[in-house]
Amino acid sequence: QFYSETEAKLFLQFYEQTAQVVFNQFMEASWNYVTNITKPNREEMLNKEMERSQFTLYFGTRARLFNIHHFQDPVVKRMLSKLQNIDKAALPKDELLEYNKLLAYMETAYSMGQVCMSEGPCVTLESDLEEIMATSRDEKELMWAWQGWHDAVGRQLRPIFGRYVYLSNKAANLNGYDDMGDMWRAVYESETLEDDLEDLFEELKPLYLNLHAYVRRSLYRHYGPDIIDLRGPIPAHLLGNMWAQSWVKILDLVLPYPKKPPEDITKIMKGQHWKPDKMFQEADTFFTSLGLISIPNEFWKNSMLEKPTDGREVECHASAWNFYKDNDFRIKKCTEVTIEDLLSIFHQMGHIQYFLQYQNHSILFRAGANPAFQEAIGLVISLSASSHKYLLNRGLLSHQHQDPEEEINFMMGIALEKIAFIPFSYLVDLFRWRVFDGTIQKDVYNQEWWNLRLKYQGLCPPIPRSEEDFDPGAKFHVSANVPYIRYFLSLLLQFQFHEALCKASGHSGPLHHCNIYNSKIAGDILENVLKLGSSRPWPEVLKKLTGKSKVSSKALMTYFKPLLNWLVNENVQQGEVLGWPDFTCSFEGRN
Ligand SMILES: O=C(CCC(O)(O)[C@H](Cc1ccccc1)NC(=O)c1ccccc1)N[C@@H](Cc1ccccc1)C(=O)O
Ligand SMILES: [Zn+2]
Repeated sequence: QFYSETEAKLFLQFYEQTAQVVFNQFMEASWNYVTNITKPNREEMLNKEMERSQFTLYFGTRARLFNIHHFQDPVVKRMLSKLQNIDKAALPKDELLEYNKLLAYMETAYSMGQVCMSEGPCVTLESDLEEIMATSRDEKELMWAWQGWHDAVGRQLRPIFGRYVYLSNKAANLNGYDDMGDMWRAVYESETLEDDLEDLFEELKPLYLNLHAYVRRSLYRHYGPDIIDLRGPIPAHLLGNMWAQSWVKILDLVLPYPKKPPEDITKIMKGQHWKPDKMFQEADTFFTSLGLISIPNEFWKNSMLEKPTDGREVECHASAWNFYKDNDFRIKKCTEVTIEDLLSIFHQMGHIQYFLQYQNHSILFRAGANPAFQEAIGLVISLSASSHKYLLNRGLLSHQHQDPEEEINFMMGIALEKIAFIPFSYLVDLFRWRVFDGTIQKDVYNQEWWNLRLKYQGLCPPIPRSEEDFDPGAKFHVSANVPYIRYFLSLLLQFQFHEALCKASGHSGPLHHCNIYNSKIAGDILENVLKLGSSRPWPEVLKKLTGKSKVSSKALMTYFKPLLNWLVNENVQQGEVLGWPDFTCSFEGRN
């Protein structure tokens, strides 16, 4: 029987009231688990997950009874269509329980992952192994850390990932999607998403290839011809990061003008006795300087801002939490006092600011305009926070480094974070979409992963890999079933937002000099976007902010134009080959 629009509105009100309670209980149980990984907490989390799924199933099946095509009110239509996707709750109960146990197992395998020395202590990812990957310049030590982590975690996921794919796809089918990749992509409400992404990647490729060639030359100078082939891919363990997704930690090896090294801000922070609390205060101050909402007191009481020292096992990968209950918003992060962590805190606080801004919306609209918007907010602020103007003003630099050579050094630092990230943030879901749609079968997961790592990032594994390994599983988001394309899109959006907010706040001069700190105009524009949550289609929200409704690489290219000119000139002078025509991964030079 057809239900009227009026009945739909009553139905949605009933959903509102009950959803807050169910969601809150689920979030509490999840939080208790990831901040204290024990068997009882895991059981409780699984129970609350089942309850939430029953709730979603109840409302989702009823929402499907409404024929929304006849409805007038666009808000009611949008709410009901969101309710109709019930994700994994569509699975039969026994398979849902199996799926939830699989997900918990994969995420916990990652969070508890560690590498043990032949005799003596074991080391964890955050922050022992990440510290080695960032600071060691000894190729053998880097290989030990890289292989240790990838073997320890990836190999645990290998035997069950196929089952995870099967159940994911079954859930997607039960929601009317071809496969889980199809369901993940649907959130962007665009038929041309995949083509648009490929076009954007092609536009950015020259920038990446020039950075790749330049960095390869620097690594060649340090590690020599046995390890680096100037016409080939770069071994993945030499780039300062476990996944080679950010190369900022090898800035010292690649600095364009080594006679003008940038100040070590981590050293300055430690010298000024910065503590994690102060780092979070710093980020909060930035948001309030824009006229945005300050984090509530509950945040300080309820968050986990440092890795516990009481022996508790925790999931260290940072995340922001909405408890759907009176101002209860938290961040879980194993904070270290470093400039990287300060910028990462801006990222997490961007999530919190979105929660704060849309908290009075219907629960169905308490999300980013799309997942990339959620990721981009904090990044936009951290672009300003990385500027010399801001750092000088906050006492984190002793003087403005503005001569042309220092400028290039500065932009290189930003490029090692942002440009290096382009291909990685693109390929992670390229891989998973193909796993979900069956293009990549489970007997070739690992070699297909490395085919993509070669094709898009120009990387090789440091040692030969086999199908006993499952290297994509060594990345948090793959083990935690978190989509990744949001980060590729947020990379572009952050520069579009930055350019628009800088313009609105009256900034003139190069985009990389802009710092929107204290700009109420910029804050006002941001507030109007964040308050909308996911209540309006994201192209409309993007147009409100930037005047354009499409994701574009233009602003990013503008920001890095001076550096690209320098890189092209440098690479031409060195006679670099762009790309990796010697495409085989050579492992000789290894005894
Ligand atoms: O994973 C993160 C940061 C964690 C997060 O804030 O994106 C977190 C990921 C997560 C963790 C557990 C469950 C789901 C997602 N996302 C959030 O905390 C979050 C996301 C959306 C809404 C609310 C909170 N960054 C990515 C990409 C990145 C971002 C920025 C700079 C560098 C790298 C990475 O490290 O590879
Ligand atoms: Zn995030």
